[in-house]
Amino acid sequence: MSLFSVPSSFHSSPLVPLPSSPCSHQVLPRQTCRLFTHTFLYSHFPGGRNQLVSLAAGGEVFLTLLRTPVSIFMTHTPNYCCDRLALTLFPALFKFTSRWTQLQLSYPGPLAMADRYFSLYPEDTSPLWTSPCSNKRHREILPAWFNCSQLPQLLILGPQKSGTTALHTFLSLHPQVQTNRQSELHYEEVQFFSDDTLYQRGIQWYMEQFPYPPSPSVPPTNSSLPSSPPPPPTLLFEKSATYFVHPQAPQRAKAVLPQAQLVVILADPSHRAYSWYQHQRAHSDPTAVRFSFSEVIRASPSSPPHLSSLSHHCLTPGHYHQHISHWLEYYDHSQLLLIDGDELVERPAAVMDQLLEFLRLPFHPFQNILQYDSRKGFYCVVESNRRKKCLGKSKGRSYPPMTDEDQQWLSSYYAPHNAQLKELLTRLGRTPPRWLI
Ligand SMILES: Nc1ncnc2c1ncn2[C@@H]1O[C@H](COP(=O)(O)OS(=O)(=O)O)[C@@H](OP(=O)(O)O)[C@H]1O
Repeated sequence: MSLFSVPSSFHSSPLVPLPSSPCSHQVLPRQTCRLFTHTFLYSHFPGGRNQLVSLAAGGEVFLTLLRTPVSIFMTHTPNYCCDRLALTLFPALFKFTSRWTQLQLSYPGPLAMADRYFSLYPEDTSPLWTSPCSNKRHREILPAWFNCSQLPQLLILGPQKSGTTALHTFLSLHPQVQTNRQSELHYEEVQFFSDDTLYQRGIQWYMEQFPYPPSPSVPPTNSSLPSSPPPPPTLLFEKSATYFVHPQAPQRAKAVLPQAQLVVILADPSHRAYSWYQHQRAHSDPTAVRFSFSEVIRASPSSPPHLSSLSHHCLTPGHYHQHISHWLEYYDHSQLLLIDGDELVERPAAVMDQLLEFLRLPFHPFQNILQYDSRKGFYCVVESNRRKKCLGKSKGRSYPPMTDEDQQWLSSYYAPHNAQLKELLTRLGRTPPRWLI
């Protein structure tokens, strides 16, 4: 698609002066589909009226129309009273086009034009939401309900079965941190950037998943008391373990949350694959129930489709270097924290300290709050009544250990991927997780 983008000078002045008009300014066409509004006086237009008209009569506007399959010109309907630019420009353009080309101009109506557009560009049927929050001018004209502080500043990306629920639970204990509301569909996960149906619901829906207002409420001021310090700002976060591998999630996330901080947990990919298989069995996935782990990991593209698909979903999230590299096409690596999955299991308080430092959040005594529970075999949260609250039955499941043969098979399967991960981590100056050394 080639959207018509007006030359920069085009934004700087309307076409004709309107001294007697009630509007002292005119609004020029928007630049492409982004919100882009300029209000300037006609007298400032470089080159004057002749220059503007020449753009339509054989100039840049005419050439754009000629050379691009779809040109979209946009203008402000509410400002139409003053927008003589469009009213003068387009008749001039159409007149010139009919006189000097054999193009047949017609008006098929908006729906027919939309059908034609999407038949030419089917990939555009999926929108890419862009947050208006990073642009000062856009923020100034946002509707009152659109509160930029209701968007998360941190995403825990996954991958699945790497310990994301533990990290989510522990981080939620920090007084300056809040997470999203529970979802009916995916429990604690929002999955906005990885679920195509949810993504279609738009940014407003995404924001509604987070508490509003996100900061702790300010107590009413009593002038006879010394003023209390303002409440600390709250960091909003969400974890959706499906983000890590989803092909469009990095681009979608970047467009809405360009400043977000990201966390990825690197658990040993063989253990992660085994845990994922056990998870599928526990959820009665018919293929996982029917085929053993050995059969699943050794499936080939010529295996029955449901088996090779399960195998693919089991193994490929462990191609860590590939997924991390994809995220780094959109985000700077300083925005990404990599956590060692083994450390999270064995020394969760140290991992939480590391996370707080990355997020520049004040210290929280995780050392006292997280305690090992021998029955669960994992660290659990110590509640105010001194009882330990462990994660649910589906996290830290008991199942037979992986066989040595499967472990060896997976070690050689992941060896080239792990070597690439090591290279990537070295390039980024990161310490590799223990299982990779
Ligand atoms: N403290 C604590 N308690 C329980 N479980 C813990 C903990 N820390 C890490 N883990 C490991 O987390 C594994 C589940 O990973 P996820 O939470 O990412 O799974 S999910 O993708 O959200 O389903 C889970 O996998 P399984 O052992 O296979 O159940 C655990 O190995």
